[in-house]
Amino acid sequence: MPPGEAFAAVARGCSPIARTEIVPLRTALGRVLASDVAASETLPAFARSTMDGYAVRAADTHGASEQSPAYLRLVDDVPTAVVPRRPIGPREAARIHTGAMIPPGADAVVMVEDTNLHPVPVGDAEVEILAAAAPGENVLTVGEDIRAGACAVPAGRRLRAADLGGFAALGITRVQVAAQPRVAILSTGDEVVPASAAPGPAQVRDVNATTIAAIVERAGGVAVAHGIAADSTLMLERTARAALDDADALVISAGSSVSVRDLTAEAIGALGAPGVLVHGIAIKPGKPTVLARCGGKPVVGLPGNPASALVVAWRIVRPLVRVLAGERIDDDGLGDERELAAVLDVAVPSRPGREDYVPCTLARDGAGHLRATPVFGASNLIFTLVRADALIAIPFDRSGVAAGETVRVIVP
Ligand SMILES: Nc1nc2c(c(=O)[nH]1)N[C@H]1C(S)=C(S)[C@@H](COP(=O)(O)OP(=O)(O)OC[C@H]3O[C@@H](n4cnc5c(N)ncnc54)[C@H](O)[C@@H]3O)O[C@H]1N2
Ligand code: MOO
Repeated sequence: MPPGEAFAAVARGCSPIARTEIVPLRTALGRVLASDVAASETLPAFARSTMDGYAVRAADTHGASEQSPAYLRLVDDVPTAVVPRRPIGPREAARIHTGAMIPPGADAVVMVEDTNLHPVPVGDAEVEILAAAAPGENVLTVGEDIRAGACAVPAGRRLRAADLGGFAALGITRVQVAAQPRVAILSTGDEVVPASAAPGPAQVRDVNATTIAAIVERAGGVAVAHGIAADSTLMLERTARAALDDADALVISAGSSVSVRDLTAEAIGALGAPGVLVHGIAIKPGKPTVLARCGGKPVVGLPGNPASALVVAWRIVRPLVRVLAGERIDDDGLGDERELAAVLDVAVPSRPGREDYVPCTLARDGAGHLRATPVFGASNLIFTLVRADALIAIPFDRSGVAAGETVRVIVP
């Protein structure tokens, strides 16, 4: 099954978690907004100048040019943070500063570069206008940014700097966001020992618990470590059940392939209905992946090979965390801000009917184009990915990519 379909099959039946919390803007970056937030005010609240210059009645500048300037009487100076003292009458102008309130009567601002100021011997100075202004020119009108009652930021938005700025502009300093999905992480395998331990002969340190937790946390979830379960269906099932009870999703690594000691699918199947939905997805690396829904919660069995586990965690677990947080994402789980386009240096083979992710390094060439150079290495080796900057994504229907082609690269 293509990874996009496999993801959709699991994601479809998973409801976003209902828990929410109210957080200050300072910690809201990257959180998912729980419900639509309406603008509490109209912005700008007052008409203001976008330029340093002179506030005028546009009609008084009609036809003005360097050859035939218009002459207006300077009657006021409007700094920022001050309400203008007097309106602007016909053939009058007020000096105004960027961000200052437009005086009543004025409907345009002529920028200072298009004017000359002439002090006159008696009375007010005279402003020489060298360019005609259209009504509204260099003026921000009331409500041009947002109107009170309009949706300021929609539910399901992963909050970015701009969204937080919008809240600040409205004086909204606390927002209601989805609680961070809790994702339990469980490693399996008699040969796997904690990263802090010294492996015995024929043993390896647990790499996957760390990489999966990092993917979960980058996606906005909380990784809940459950250690390493031994290779026994009973033990695995018991540990997995306890882990899932205490979380919104469960990710198990290893034991997902076809050997007699690959117990993950069986253990997952016992955790609740409907159980295993997909066993094996058309992705390289990472084919022996198990996807399940148990009692409404997603459960993923990742391949044990560290590079494979990391790639599938990025491809499947990351968008699942986003769905659980209520973020609106594409049905196939793709569509990520950390995707780039790069020109491939050398041809990369691939089998059609499989989504391939090939580690690569990235560099800019003399013309400033991003170039991807594949790093070939086995998927059981974590340093294959440590040495890479990104993964070249070869789409499902392609049989390889030629040198010089533009490819999509992802940064997991
Ligand atoms: N006859 C076949 N054998 C295998 C196939 C196949 O289709 N037919 N698929 C291969 C592929 S591809 C992969 S990927 C692996 C997936 O196997 P499992 O998910 O069952 O994982 P294990 O066999 O338990 O482990 C694989 C490898 O990874 C090491 N490992 C496991 N957990 C961790 C961990 N937490 N941290 C670091 N390394 C870990 C484990 O020691 C093994 O070396 O199956 C192939 N075989
Ligand atoms: O699918 Mo395995 O994950 O290719 O190494």
